[in-house]
Amino acid sequence: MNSLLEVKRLTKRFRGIAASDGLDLKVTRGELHAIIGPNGAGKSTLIGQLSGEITPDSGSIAFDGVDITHMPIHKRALLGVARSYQITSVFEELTALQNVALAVQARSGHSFGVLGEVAQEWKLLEPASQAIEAVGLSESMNHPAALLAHGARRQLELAMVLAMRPKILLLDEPMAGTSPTESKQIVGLLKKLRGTMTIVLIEHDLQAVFELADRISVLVYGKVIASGHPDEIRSDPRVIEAYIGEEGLVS
Ligand SMILES: Nc1ncnc2c1ncn2[C@@H]1O[C@H](COP(=O)(O)OP(=O)(O)OP(=O)(O)O)[C@@H](O)[C@H]1O
Repeated sequence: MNSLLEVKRLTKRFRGIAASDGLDLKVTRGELHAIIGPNGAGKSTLIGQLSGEITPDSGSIAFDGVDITHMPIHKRALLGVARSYQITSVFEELTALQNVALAVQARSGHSFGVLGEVAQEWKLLEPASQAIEAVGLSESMNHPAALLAHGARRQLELAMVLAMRPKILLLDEPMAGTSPTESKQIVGLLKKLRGTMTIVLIEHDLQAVFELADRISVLVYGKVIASGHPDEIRSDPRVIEAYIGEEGLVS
């Protein structure tokens, strides 16, 4: 198998609690790989270590053959690792389109420069409007970011990471806090994106996970207890056991 991401024996403790406990994970190039697990299993801690926000105590992370275990966030970004809410720099007074144009510019490694002028440039606006369209935000593209509703803001954040053309997209609960209509839009978008880039998805909405994932890894107490095709995961006794008392697996 052609692994784009390979995590070996990753360990991270918080005051004695092992949030990652010798965790092994392989993500194949081009797949949508979902990570599920009960509350507190260590999903966000894993994503944090993949993106570079959290430093592991031990173990290793290789991305595209490069050891990134201790690489800072911005260097990982240049290699093509992007996390959805990494883009916290939404400029409220600029339109959705202008914000995405700035993300396009960031991809090229330049600083933001003079915001107003830069965001008008066609070579930035063209790919920006494509990303806006891909996430279904075209109708609001000329609205200032400050006026966007919560769900539209999540779409904007997604458009901003897409515009950076990552090799791997790390998504931490992209459906959280969105309305049923907005969730559907995000599922639709992820279906479109599936196969065009490698995606690691953490999501509590198991229905969406089982609908979207090529493979699923199940995390319990900081360890991957099962990895496989959704059908294998659904019928795995260790997974069913782990979910007893939770909302139950999707049939
Ligand atoms: N910064 C921190 N300081 C102390 N403990 C932490 C910290 N971050 C995570 N933990 C602990 O590590 C464990 C794993 O947390 P994490 O948030 O990674 O789990 P999760 O699977 O993402 O949970 P949820 O599904 O509830 O979001 C939990 O016991 C949590 O309390």
